[in-house]
Amino acid sequence: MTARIVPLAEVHARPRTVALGMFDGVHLGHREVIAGADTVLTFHPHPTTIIAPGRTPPQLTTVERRARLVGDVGVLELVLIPFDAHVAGQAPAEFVEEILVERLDVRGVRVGENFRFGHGATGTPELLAADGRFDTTIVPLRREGGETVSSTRVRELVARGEVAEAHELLVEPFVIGGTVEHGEKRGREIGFPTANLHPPDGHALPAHGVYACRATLADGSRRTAAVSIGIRPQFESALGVLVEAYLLDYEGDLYGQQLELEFLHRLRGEQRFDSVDELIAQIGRDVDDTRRLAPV
Ligand SMILES: Cc1cc2nc3c(=O)[nH]c(=O)nc-3n(C[C@H](O)[C@H](O)[C@H](O)COP(=O)(O)O)c2cc1C
Ligand SMILES: Nc1ncnc2c1ncn2[C@@H]1O[C@H](COP(=O)(O)OP(=O)(O)O)[C@@H](O)[C@H]1O
Repeated sequence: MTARIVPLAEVHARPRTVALGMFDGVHLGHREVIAGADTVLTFHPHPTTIIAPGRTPPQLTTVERRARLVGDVGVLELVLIPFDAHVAGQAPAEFVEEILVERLDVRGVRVGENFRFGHGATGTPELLAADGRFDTTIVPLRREGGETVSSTRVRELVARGEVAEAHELLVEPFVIGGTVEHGEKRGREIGFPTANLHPPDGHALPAHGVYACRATLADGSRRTAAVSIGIRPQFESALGVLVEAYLLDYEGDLYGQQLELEFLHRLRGEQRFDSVDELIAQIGRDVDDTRRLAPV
């Protein structure tokens, strides 16, 4: 069940166990921090939008997806702290007093060992642990395949198109959701109509190429989908980078609908063929591969 998204200003104080962090992706390591907490407290928008504008890393998960993922592991509320000038300038002790103790009435706090907070990121897990008003659990960084699991590592996998490897660290597949927009109406002419998705601004995208995915439609139904991400070198297009999904065994109108894509396997890079017929033949093979790799 999805966790309730609550802005800090609307939260009610009650005895809580709170996990603190950004938790972008809700990966294996995050899940160890979150386990046993009833509340996740996170900063939104991302702190770098204030501290280092233009340097916000591409996001693996929207707030809505994070709420769903943390809800699935038992969290009831996802509390959002607007990371504004006030919070950015707050000393660690003030953050603890005002937000953790007064607003939230925390009894338990769970953080990863590299968590930092407060002005200049000077607040540490040890500082939390020294506070006798609540119990602090400091969770060691999870390692997998000899390396620390981190959002950065998952972003790198996604950026290289290694979505199956990202899936392993994320536990759930990497997902892009968005509204279906109008394209150039060429898809239906070549026999493969594609729903063109507009991903949220700042969201991570897999490397250009073709992927076997599972799609969830607005009504909750699921379809296998062959998805192309890129600039479509076969055709001159002014549309920039597109995320396009051909839904197998589907006919209907998706314009304006919300569509969610789970990326399961990378099939190939995007190509320019000698003829459109060759592109069509290749898309046919992509669709066969997709049916095998992403059954619903
Ligand atoms: C599975 C799949 C693979 C694709 N591979 C390529 C490709 O390698 N090169 C390319 O230029 N376009 C590729 N496309 C994009 C098509 O060219 C595009 O869907 C078509 O131009 C329709 O565009 P429209 O939705 O704007 O009408 C692929 C599309 C799909 C669904
Ligand atoms: N199997 C399908 N997969 C994807 N879209 C489909 C499918 N069947 C019908 N559609 C509809 O057709 C549209 C895509 O057709 P297309 O000719 O590629 O137009 P556009 O260029 O506007 O994307 C989708 O947005 C959707 O409304």
